[in-house]
Amino acid sequence: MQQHFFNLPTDTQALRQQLAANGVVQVNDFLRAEIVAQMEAELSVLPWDMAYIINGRGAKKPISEVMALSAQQQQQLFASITRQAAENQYAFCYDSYMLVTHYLQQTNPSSVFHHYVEQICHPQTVAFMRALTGNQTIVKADGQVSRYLPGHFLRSHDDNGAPVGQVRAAAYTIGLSRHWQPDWGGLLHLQENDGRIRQSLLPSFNTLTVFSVPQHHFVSQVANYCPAARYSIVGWFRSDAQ
Ligand SMILES: O=C(O)CCC(=O)C(=O)O
Ligand SMILES: [Fe+2]
Repeated sequence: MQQHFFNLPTDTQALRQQLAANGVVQVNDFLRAEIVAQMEAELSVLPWDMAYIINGRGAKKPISEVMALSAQQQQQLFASITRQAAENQYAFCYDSYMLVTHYLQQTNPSSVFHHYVEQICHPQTVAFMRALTGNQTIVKADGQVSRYLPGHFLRSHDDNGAPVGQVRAAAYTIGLSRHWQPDWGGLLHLQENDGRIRQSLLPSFNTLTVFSVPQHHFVSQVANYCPAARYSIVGWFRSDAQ
């Protein structure tokens, strides 16, 4: 069966050259219109987890549990996350829906996000990833849906910290929020090794961004006046069978 989620560019040569030269490349209108519409309809009802670093370790808390905390308890939790973010180089706080985990658990087999996992790992999609990167070892991709609300952030890192056994060939994002404004924060900043910003990218709606890893980058904190949530799919093209 053909993959039916993505508008895969057939001419990948210029895109591959851009990725090789700049460490990043973008493809507009990546998801087919009816697929991205289904995703938009499901975003608000996903069983999100709040993902964050606390006491130097990654943690996840179902959003239902966060909501069950009192306003004061929620403030205390967020205050301790941001205090540690000030002290430590690496820190983050955003909401996450782990696509492969939910796929394997069959949480919602009729969800567009369930089918996404099969479609992003489809042989035709993998062939596109290989053509785009020139990396023939890629066998699949993983992913999570992320939601950045006002105050959420992802400090600088280089994507080198894959769990044991996972091999990340390139990082990718697909923006799922319409009409994002640059002064809302939530920009993806790609950095030089010395920390200077090389390029800043809007989380543009239905744009695939592929960037080489390891490469330093961060997502700037979403402004507290931002009227929208920053939704995207983020993950890696992978070269391991895990
Ligand atoms: O959301 C983004 O634009 C980038 C996310 C990212 O860098 C990550 O999840 O490692
Ligand atoms: Fe990253």
